[in-house]
Amino acid sequence: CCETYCMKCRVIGDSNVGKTCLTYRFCGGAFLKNPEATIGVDFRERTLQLDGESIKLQIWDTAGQERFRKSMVEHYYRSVHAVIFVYDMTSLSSFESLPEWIDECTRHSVGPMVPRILVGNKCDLRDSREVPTSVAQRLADSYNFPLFETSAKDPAEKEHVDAIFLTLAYRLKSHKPLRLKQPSESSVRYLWNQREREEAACQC
Ligand SMILES: Nc1nc2c(ncn2[C@@H]2O[C@H](COP(=O)(O)OP(=O)(O)OP(=O)(O)O)[C@@H](O)[C@H]2O)c(=O)[nH]1
Repeated sequence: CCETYCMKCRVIGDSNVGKTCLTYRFCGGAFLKNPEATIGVDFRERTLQLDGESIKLQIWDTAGQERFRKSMVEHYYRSVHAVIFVYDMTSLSSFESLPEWIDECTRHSVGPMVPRILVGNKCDLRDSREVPTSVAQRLADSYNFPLFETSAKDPAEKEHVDAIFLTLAYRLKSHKPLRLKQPSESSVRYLWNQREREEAACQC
């Protein structure tokens, strides 16, 4: 049958922006009213079928709190295939932190070929919005990242939440190094790092 690719996506952003809730939603869960703060890293996964190929997205939800961030930073970025930067659109400070998160990602050798997406969460709290779409779009454009605004809470937004991860999966899939012509030994192929992906590209 088709080959299964396993891709690691990191979800990054300030504490309380809704990283855990978004991840949980995408992986089939209901909205979490009182999730515990993530300690270090937590992961969930969901397998998508795209054009006859099986893509297992392993979503690594990383703690936003500073005290966990310092000790875990090396692990956060190791072998990452895609990054989702999340801010809370009702919190200007979470939006203003984004350049720092993005710089940190770059400092840890996450190369330009790794797809990134910007997500404004909590759009259900319309009256409390502090980050206008136009401002977020300007930042997204300056980095050349797609921007999504959504809500992990509003059930009507579930499709938008899915769309974030689907966009990443398509970007990863269409990424040349992932189009392996050689069948891999195992039915699940982990493409762990940039070097491995570059080597894989050479086989194409
Ligand atoms: N109204 C609303 N609340 C949300 C939404 N997403 C998350 N929340 C709430 O925001 C709070 C923080 O959510 P988490 O998902 O734990 O945030 P986090 O970014 O994972 O936080 P850390 O684990 O500390 O990094 C919780 O009380 C959630 O119920 C949303 O879309 N709308």
